Amino acid sequence: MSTGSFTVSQALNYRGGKRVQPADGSGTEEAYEPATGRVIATFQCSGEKEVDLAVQSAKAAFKIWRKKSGMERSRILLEAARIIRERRDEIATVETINNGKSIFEAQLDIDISWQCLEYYAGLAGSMAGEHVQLPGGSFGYTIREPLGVCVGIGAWNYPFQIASWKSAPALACGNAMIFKPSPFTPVSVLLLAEIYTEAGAPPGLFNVVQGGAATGQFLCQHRDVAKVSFTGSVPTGKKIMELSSQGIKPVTLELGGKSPLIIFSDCDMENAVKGAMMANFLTQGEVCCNGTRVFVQREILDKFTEEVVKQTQKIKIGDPLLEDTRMGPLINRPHLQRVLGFIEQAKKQGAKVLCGGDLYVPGDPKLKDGYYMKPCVLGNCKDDMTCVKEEIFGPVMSVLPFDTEAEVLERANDTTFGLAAGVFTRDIQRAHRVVAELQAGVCYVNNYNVSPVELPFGGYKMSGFGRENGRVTIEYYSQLKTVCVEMGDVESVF
Ligand SMILES: NC(=O)c1ccc[n+]([C@@H]2O[C@H](COP(=O)([O-])OP(=O)(O)OC[C@H]3O[C@@H](n4cnc5c(N)ncnc54)[C@H](O)[C@@H]3O)[C@@H](O)[C@H]2O)c1
Ligand SMILES: NCCCC=O
Repeated sequence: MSTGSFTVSQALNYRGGKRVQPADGSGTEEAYEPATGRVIATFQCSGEKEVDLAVQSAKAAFKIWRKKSGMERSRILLEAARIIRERRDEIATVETINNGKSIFEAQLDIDISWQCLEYYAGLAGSMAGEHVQLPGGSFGYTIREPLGVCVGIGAWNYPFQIASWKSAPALACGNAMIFKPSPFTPVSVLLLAEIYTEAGAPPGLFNVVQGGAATGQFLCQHRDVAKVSFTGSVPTGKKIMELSSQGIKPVTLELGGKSPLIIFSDCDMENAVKGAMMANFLTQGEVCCNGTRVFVQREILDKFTEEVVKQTQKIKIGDPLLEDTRMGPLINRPHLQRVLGFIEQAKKQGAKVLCGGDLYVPGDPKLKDGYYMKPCVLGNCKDDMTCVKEEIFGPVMSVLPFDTEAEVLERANDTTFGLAAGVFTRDIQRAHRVVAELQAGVCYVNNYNVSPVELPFGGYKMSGFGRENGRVTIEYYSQLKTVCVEMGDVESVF
């Protein structure tokens, strides 16, 4: 498939094991191919009735699924993982067309997705409670039980991967799920839904409803929804938490960030530069955990900056479906304008554009209406500049000099966010000392933005709470039942 040729004619909701048109709607939305600016899909946002039908469908599947043993669930998840792996290139192509990220990256995202399903398939068979001996031969035990119908609400930067990170642990624990993708990226999650069905999941176990805020609200407010797992911005996260609190529903919030990356003068310079590139320019910089505040120890500031600028200028921008492209278009025109606006503001506040930061027009005429920009490195940055304080969610790196460890830690933590952080140093003691002080849910030592599914991912402070991936996520998709068994007579106090 080539850029400029893909359109979606099939229904984009998924309910009861098949694609369906929504039963009601609250307006229509268009989804774009960011590489060309073409509309690739028009769809109705699901209304209250459609949301309710999806919940009923999930409830019916939950009744079957919760009775299955962990090993039975595991087999279905493993089969789904196998199919994703087999269809990796096709899924990655759809992801690239709808999101704009390079095909090279999209393929890695799909790999992380099937690995996530495999990981939770591996845990499904060994989920268990504990047995506790009590006096007189009495005993207690705990049972780890599913929550019921869980809702996943996703952002647009990792559409297939976010749906996998939420659904794999949810289904492994015995829940059913309704997923609402971002209206900007409604397409690829349907492939996941079809794959779960093909792998043997009961119809209704994984459903998709399309829409924006209104549809999301219907989901959060539905009385039969037991949990909401949300990935998106802080302002929306607050609303989700508020809505969910009305029904005392547990929430997982995976929110934004403005993460620090600290580069000490004793680092391996080549790796530190690569790390800074990884921390800023994956998916056009539209990554929640990006290390966009790059603190560089003053002794190596010039050398580091020179090298990072050189490498940034070499990034191949263009048609994201070409194998050698490393940066595609941003998600849409308003977002592109917003990112460019941050750069204009940074200049006004005294930052210096060391490279990029302006529109990019690829030579290929079919890409002329796409949303491309040149990745940007900003020098002369100060901690109080907007570009250093706010999440830009675009390819913009701010470089900030520092002198001492104590000083940089103070500055790195001086933010309301706390998603990720990184440190580059050859001094192992310092690495661990710094990590111990960083207020962030995910810390990288001598690397950045790798996502092994075995490791928990999630934020501190306003970047959210709850975790995705890793063993601990089982806790967020299950509840513990305590059973107390009396082996003697009742000793009544009355
Ligand atoms: N921490 C993480 O794991 C992670 C991962 C990816 C993205 N993000 C964050 O996501 C943001 C970018 O994504 P976005 O622009 O799609 O975020 P967003 O908050 O605008 O939207 C996220 C999702 O919430 C839905 N939504 C919007 N208003 C809602 C409401 N009132 N009730 C229910 N649902 C509602 C949207 O339709 C979308 O599906 C960035 O801040 C980024 O850092 C975080
Ligand atoms: N690779 C996972 C990144 C999630 C945040 O946007």
